[in-house]
Amino acid sequence: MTPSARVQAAIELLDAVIASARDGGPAADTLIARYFKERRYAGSRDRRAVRDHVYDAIRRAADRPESGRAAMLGLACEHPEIAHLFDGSAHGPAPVQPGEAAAAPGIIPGWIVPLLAGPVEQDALLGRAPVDLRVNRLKAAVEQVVPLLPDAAPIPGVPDALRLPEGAPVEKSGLWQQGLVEVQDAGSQLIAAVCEAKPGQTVMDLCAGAGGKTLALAAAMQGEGVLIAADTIRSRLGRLSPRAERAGATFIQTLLLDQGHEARALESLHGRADVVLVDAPCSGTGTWRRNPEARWRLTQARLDRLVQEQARILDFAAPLLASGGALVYATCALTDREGRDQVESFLQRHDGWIADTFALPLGRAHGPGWLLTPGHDGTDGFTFARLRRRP
Ligand SMILES: C[S@@+](CC[C@H](N)C(=O)[O-])C[C@H]1O[C@@H](n2cnc3c(N)ncnc32)[C@H](O)[C@@H]1O
Repeated sequence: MTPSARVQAAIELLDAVIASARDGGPAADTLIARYFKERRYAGSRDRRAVRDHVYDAIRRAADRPESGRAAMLGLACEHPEIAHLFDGSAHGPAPVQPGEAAAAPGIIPGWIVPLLAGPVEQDALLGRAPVDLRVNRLKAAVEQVVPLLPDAAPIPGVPDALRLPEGAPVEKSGLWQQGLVEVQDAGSQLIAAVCEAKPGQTVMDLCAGAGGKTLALAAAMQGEGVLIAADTIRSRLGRLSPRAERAGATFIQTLLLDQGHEARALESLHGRADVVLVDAPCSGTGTWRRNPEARWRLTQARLDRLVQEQARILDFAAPLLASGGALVYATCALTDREGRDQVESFLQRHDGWIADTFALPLGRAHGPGWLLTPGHDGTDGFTFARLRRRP
């Protein structure tokens, strides 16, 4: 592909990303993979260059641009070498017309800025994310894995975590294929650690998705006890089984919940859990550095719906706890509505519940819970709290 054809390909992909963000379709990574599956003529250098254009244009625009061309023209405003490629050549983009619209630069959509938790360092939200690994204690000890990964550095305070540079191809390594390591942000690892799950306990991961944190809980439980991974989306839970097999965590039970009817399905488990993790659906504000186009998906109405859903999930989670058990609420969001305020309103609705105080190696106290941010902690952004009934 010529350099101009790469820019045109990025424009087409950005059109697809913009439409997908507007209509709730697949993520940019999925769209890019599909695009190149149908265009086998593109070599690996072409694919990398197009992908870089797409992500540079996404990162640069806080708000959803009107078109892929406007997004790329915005990038061209700061990169004359890209502007020159709007040359009308075969397979390349048409020359720029006088007064043509270019996407405005920005990091955070204006309406979200006042909603972010005060301490969040906004400039770091779109930084480059490293690749964090969790050594799977069901299969290996950190000391065994470290000599096999010369580029990996330990992450102080997160005992099973190792950090590799951005883009390290972990999933091609034998260590990953044999289940000795999992890719997991250090912040997610800390949340699983805060659950303090122990062998022999009954632990429920209520919003398990494909089981990232479930697998960390399984390792903490050393494969002993009852670990239930629940979610409302069958395909997500389906992705957990091969991962659990690879990790040697075959004791995990899955539970598919019916959206809106969860409380009834969970009734038989009331009062049984030592730990319930609610890793709630959220705005994903803390993971923008990995999914920068998530900024183009979020709307005020969607945020309102998420806040309501988080409260509803917390309310049907609370009765599951046995006496002395811990309800851990977490989101990868950095808005106070989804974090601090959500926990405070839970404590107001549920008489006799308290939030534990923490002394953790990463992060800061924020309201009744804890805050991790890319700028302060080098992790994805999270808010979490550990709640219990007062003894
Ligand atoms: C942040 S994701 C979970 C990520 C996962 N815990 C991990 O570490 O990989 C939130 C999950 O909540 C699920 N969810 C949404 N509404 C739910 C509900 N009412 N009950 C249970 N799970 C729900 C979503 O399908 C999604 O998989």
